[in-house]
Amino acid sequence: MRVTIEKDFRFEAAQQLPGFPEGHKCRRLHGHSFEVRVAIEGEVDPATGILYDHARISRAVEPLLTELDHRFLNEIPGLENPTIESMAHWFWERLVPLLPGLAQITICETPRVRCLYRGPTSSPARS
Ligand SMILES: Nc1nc2c(c(=O)[nH]1)N=C([C@H](O)[C@H](O)COP(=O)(O)OP(=O)(O)OP(=O)(O)O)CN2
Ligand SMILES: [Zn+2]
Repeated sequence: MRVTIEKDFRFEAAQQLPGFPEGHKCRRLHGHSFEVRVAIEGEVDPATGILYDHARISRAVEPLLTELDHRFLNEIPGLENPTIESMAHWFWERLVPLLPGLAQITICETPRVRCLYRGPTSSPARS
């Protein structure tokens, strides 16, 4: 049986978006409560009844959240222009070696806007 497991995480951080026009509100220093949703796709192991323990997702994601939480994102290598698009890519690059079956990263910066990213495929998920 093929399934998708999703797990959600949150962090708070400050940003400025240098790609926006001079005088635009997004160039000013401001912050968001970001939500990160990590999706894993794969086959359920009939012996265990799970794809793999979703605690593994937390173990992979939490060090990244520690790196970003209550930081100025523009100072983080790779996030000099911290749009939700570049943040989704940043998380994908770091998680794809750790999480077999990584299928999608979603970054929400407000309750009504999010970026969904599916990067180059990882190895298949195994429990
Ligand atoms: N494609 C993107 N567009 C925008 C991004 C982004 O990362 N990718 N980011 C921003 C800013 O971070 C901005 O701070 C977002 O907040 P805001 O514009 O207030 O968002 P709202 O959902 O409240 O939308 P409004 O239409 O401005 O009310 C902007 N754009
Ligand atoms: Zn913003």
